[in-house]
Amino acid sequence: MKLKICGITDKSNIARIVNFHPDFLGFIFFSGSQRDVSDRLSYINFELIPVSIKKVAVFVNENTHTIKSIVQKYGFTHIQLHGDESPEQCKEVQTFASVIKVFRVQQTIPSNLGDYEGCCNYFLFDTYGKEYGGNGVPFNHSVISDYNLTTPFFLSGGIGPKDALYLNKLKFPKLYAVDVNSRFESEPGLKDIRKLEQFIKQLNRHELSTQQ
Ligand SMILES: O=C(O)c1ccccc1NCC(=O)[C@H](O)[C@H](O)COP(=O)(O)O
Repeated sequence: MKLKICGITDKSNIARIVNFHPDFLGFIFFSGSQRDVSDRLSYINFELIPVSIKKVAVFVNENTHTIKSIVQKYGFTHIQLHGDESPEQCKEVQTFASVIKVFRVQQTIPSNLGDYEGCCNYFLFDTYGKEYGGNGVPFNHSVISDYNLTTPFFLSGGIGPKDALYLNKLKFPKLYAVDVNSRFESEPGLKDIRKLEQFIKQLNRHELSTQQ
């Protein structure tokens, strides 16, 4: 299972996180988030991040022109669309980056997922909450048993340092990666290295994932 660490904001924190070789690192471009990096970009040294770690830019209801200019300027390979973006916008964005489309789960997985097949590289299931993301609250994963589409997905929402053994046992055929954020923080945007270390030691990251 692959690993995405999301909501990174701090240069020296990044330098330590890359030592764990996560598969994806997520940076938030949304003014409504405590983890927004839009005003800190000159301070973040993206060159510290090896090319083997995919850089994900996370947006909420942003226009495609702005997304494209950020991708090109900072070399993001993946775009996470965390708002109410349409399949049409996913298709536009897919012309210049891989697309991770987020669905915020309430009681069930959304009924319109099929509309997004073919225009997204991945889905990401997060918990519906007060904020668009980073709420730190899990949803009931049993609702994913109903998932019968072909797009691989990231599992997110309130995943914490003690969850690795539980995650290792999940048997969802299209589960591609797990995404962690606020439950590994000492403050918003600052990851606690010890918590990450504990989790990563236990997470089975070498099992074959459904898609490269
Ligand atoms: O983290 C944020 O502040 C955020 C704000 C707005 C949109 C997305 C955001 N985070 C994106 C993520 O992928 C998070 O990792 C995901 O929501 C899970 O967060 P958490 O429940 O804290 O693990």
